[in-house]
This record gives sequence, structure tokens and C-alpha cells, in this order.
Amino acid sequence: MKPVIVRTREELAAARARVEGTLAFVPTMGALHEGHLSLMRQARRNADAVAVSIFVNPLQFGPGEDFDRYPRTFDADAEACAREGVGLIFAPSREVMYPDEPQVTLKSGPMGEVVEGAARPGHFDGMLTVVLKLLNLVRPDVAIFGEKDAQQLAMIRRMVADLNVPVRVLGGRTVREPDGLALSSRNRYLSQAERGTALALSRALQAGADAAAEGPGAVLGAASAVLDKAASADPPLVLDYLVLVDPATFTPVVSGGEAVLAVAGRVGSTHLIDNVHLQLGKEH
Ligand SMILES: Nc1ncnc2c1ncn2[C@@H]1O[C@H](COP(=O)(O)OP(=O)(O)OP(=O)(O)O)[C@@H](O)[C@H]1O
Ligand SMILES: CC(C)(CO)[C@@H](O)C(=O)[O-]
Ligand code: BAL
Repeated sequence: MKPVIVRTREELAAARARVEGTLAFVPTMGALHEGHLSLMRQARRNADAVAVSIFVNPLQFGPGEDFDRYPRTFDADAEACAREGVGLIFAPSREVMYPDEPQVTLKSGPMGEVVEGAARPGHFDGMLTVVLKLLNLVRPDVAIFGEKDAQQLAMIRRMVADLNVPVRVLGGRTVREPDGLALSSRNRYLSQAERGTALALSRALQAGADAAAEGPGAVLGAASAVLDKAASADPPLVLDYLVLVDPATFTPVVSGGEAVLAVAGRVGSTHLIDNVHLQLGKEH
């Protein structure tokens, strides 16, 4: 069955009114890959119907970031959604989402200013603003976001709790290439050589995970060793951050327990992120 494709708020409202039963929602920026498709499958398991949005949100891109060149592949995306049993695609224009210069926007607070928020100032304010607008428009029972963007997922959970947004948020596990590279729409920017260097991100996380039982110092040491090598590769990896943080608050973790090891870096002009969940042992 072909999904219904809607582009305006009026069309969306009419299509939403026709949805029977519960609705799961997967917001995306398009250029769909297996990671997105796995979220759609999770959506189908958790509701009667599935809606996907495709919108490259200008508010969450900083000056000099890749808003203009972000891949836009709508026809292929719509076909992929059809294959996954998505019933509704909301693909608004910029004018539909932002008819006027927005005056009231969300502030992501201290948690939005650390880690990825420090590397991309203002990013989480723009991301939360559009996610809340999309949730208000689509009114799903469940919304699903990938764990690859772990801080984004944590911030959305926090927004939903702090602002009493009536939706259940689920995280979807990170889908990887066979060699470990996390799938990302931005992988399309990478040359073969850049992709080789980018592999250091997932390898560093794996090295860190292998040292989890020995505690935080060992985890960061093992991951850093891999990243240091990649810093002198050709082309080099320019590290933005490597941190061990609490999965819910993104504050630093210094002793044993649950943690996220998160990494980000640039290869050429491409900013890539990845992370892994760990159960940390205590330092001896
Ligand atoms: N490899 C992946 N596995 C699972 N979910 C993913 C993966 N990559 C992205 N997602 C999730 O898909 C949703 C839409 O993300 P988005 O459209 O920005 O794709 P993306 O691949 O993360 O793109 P980019 O890395 O260029 O920002 C988000 O919830 C994101 O966390
Ligand atoms: C959640 C989202 C669709 C909001 O623009 C975006 O940040 C993304 O694709 O992860
Ligand atoms: N994947 C998160 C959205 C962004 O990078 O802007």
C-alpha cells in the first residue's frame, strides 16, 4: 500500500483524522537508510499505524554547517517508506513549518550546551523546537528516535517530561555497517579514504567497551589510543570530543555504573557522531 503523502498542515490534519487506532511517529531529515528503516519497523511493532516526517530543519543547523548540501532524496525515501508499511508521510516545506520568522522557540538549557551542544551551539534549541512542533502537528501515541543521536534522544525525553508532552518516547538501537561504521545520512559525503579514517570512531568505542570492566580511566584510555592514531591518518580525524557521560543527563561519569561513551569528529568537512552504552566497573 502506498503511503499518503501530505505537505501542508491542513492535509496532515485531514489524514491524521483518518488514522484508525494508535499512531507511531518517526521524524527524519530524509536521505533514508537502514537505520531509519529499523525505526519504522519498531514503529510498526508498537502501534497500528506509522507516520514519518521528512524535513531538513534549518533551525538546527549553524552558520557554515551543511544545511544547503544536506542530501534530499524524496522519491527514493517515499519508496522506502512504502516498502516498510508507512501509512503517512509528512513532507512540509520550510514555509509550512515556519510561515513567519519564529519569535518563540525552545531553549534546551544546560544539557543542550554540553558535548554535541558545545560542538554545535544552538543545535539542540532548533532540534527541540521542530520536534515539539512536529509532535503537536502529528499527535502520535509513540515517537521513535535513534540511539545513534544519544544526546538528542535524552534531550527529547527531558523535554517530554519537563513540558508534559503527551507522547511515549522510544529509542531504537544503532544500525551499523558490517565493519562497525554507524549508518548516517552524512556518510554519503565521505570519499573512500575518508570513510577509512571515519571507521576509527566505532573502533574507538569498541576498544572503550572492551575495557568497561576496568572503569572509566581505562575506557577513555583505550578509546583515545585509537583516536590518536586516526588523528595522524591521511586524511586525519579531527576529534571534537570523547566523553563518558550519564545517559539521561549527559553529565560526566567518573565512577562505575551505566554510562554512554560518546565520540564526534570531523573527517574532511563531515561531522560524524557515534556512541555506545556501557556498564562500567569500578576503578581499582
Ligand atoms: N544508524 C542509525 N541507527 C538507528 N537510528 C538512526 C541511525 N542513524 C540515524 N538514526 C535516527 O534516525 C532519525 C532521523 O535521523 P536523521 O534523518 O538525522 O539521520 P542521520 O543518519 O542521523 O543523519 P545525519 O547523521 O546526517 O544527521 C533520528 O532519530 C536518528 O537518531
Ligand atoms: C529529530 C529530527 C528529525 C529533528 O529535525 C532530526 O534531528 C534528526 O533527523 O535526528
Ligand atoms: N541527526 C541529528 C540531526 C542533525 O545532525 O542535525
